[in-house]
Amino acid sequence: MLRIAIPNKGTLSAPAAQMLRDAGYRQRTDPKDLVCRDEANSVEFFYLRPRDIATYVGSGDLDLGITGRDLLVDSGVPAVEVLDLSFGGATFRWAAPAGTLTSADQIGGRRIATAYPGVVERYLEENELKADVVRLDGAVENAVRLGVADVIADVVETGTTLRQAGLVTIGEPILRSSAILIGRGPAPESGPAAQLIRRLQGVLVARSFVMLAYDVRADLLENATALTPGIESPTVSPLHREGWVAVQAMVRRNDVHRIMDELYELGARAILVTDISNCRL
Ligand SMILES: Nc1ncnc2c1ncn2[C@@H]1O[C@H](COP(=O)(O)OP(=O)(O)OP(=O)(O)O)[C@@H](O)[C@H]1O
Ligand SMILES: O=P(O)(O)OC[C@H]1O[C@H](OP(=O)(O)OP(=O)(O)O)[C@H](O)[C@@H]1O
Ligand SMILES: [Mg+2]
Repeated sequence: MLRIAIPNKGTLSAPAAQMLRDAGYRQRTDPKDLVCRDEANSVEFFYLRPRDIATYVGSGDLDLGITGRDLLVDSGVPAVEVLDLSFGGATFRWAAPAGTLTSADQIGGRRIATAYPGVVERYLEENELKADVVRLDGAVENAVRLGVADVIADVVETGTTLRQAGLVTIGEPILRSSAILIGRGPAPESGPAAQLIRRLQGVLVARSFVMLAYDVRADLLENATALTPGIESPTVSPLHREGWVAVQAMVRRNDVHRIMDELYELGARAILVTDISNCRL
């Protein structure tokens, strides 16, 4: 049985379970359950603190896990990123009270509050800086006004928490994080782990592409398919109406409105968009 670690709580927990459900795996129904066996797919899911997941995967006690890139880096465990799951996106950044620090080189010699000391220490080492790292569990934005630190390093998603604490970001993000699938080594080519990865890739494609279908005059086909080249190549079928063809191609969800406008301008008609619920490319 394949053994997989999933966040039991926090920002990544619900979207990770949803992604696995979308990929056809059974998930716990009670949020207090710590284990869920999916006999049909020979997979057992273990619900763990996201911060602990790299430890279990790095030691080889679990085969794969879903966690955040920032948490993997922070752990210092030699597990590797197998697949970017494209949810739970956030940046990890320096922040300080407005008007105090203007660039990240000024971090040296300061007191830095963070719940991610591993990420901060790696940055300090790589940039040959020395500073005092104050390790906190959360609500790090309070550390400066309460006097325990001069600067913080924390997860920033919308920036609301920083603004409310009177802090501004300093310099470029230390890292860009998202939910990732981790393993002990590179992805296997076959077996249940390879199948899980392929299924998750299918969900990712289904989320980022839609199927576009339209009718167009045959003499405009080259121009139209230049807008919708598809993945391999678009499907072109004859229409009963002489001189017209029907085209079908996958397009990126983010581009679909622009492409539909351009196709319409070109003379395409009956332009239809359909969601893809899953796929194997
Ligand atoms: N708005 C956010 N707040 C916190 N973490 C976020 C956010 N958006 C994405 N993440 C990611 O979620 C992971 C942290 O999850 P974790 O469960 O440890 O903290 P949490 O969601 O803040 O929950 P809690 O604070 O209750 O422990 C990190 O990988 C982080 O980058
Ligand atoms: O940029 P934002 O959208 O405001 O989100 C980022 C904030 O959210 C998280 O805090 P959380 O509420 O999880 O509390 P915690 O600090 O106790 O973990 C994170 O640690 C930041 O403080
Ligand atoms: Mg938190």
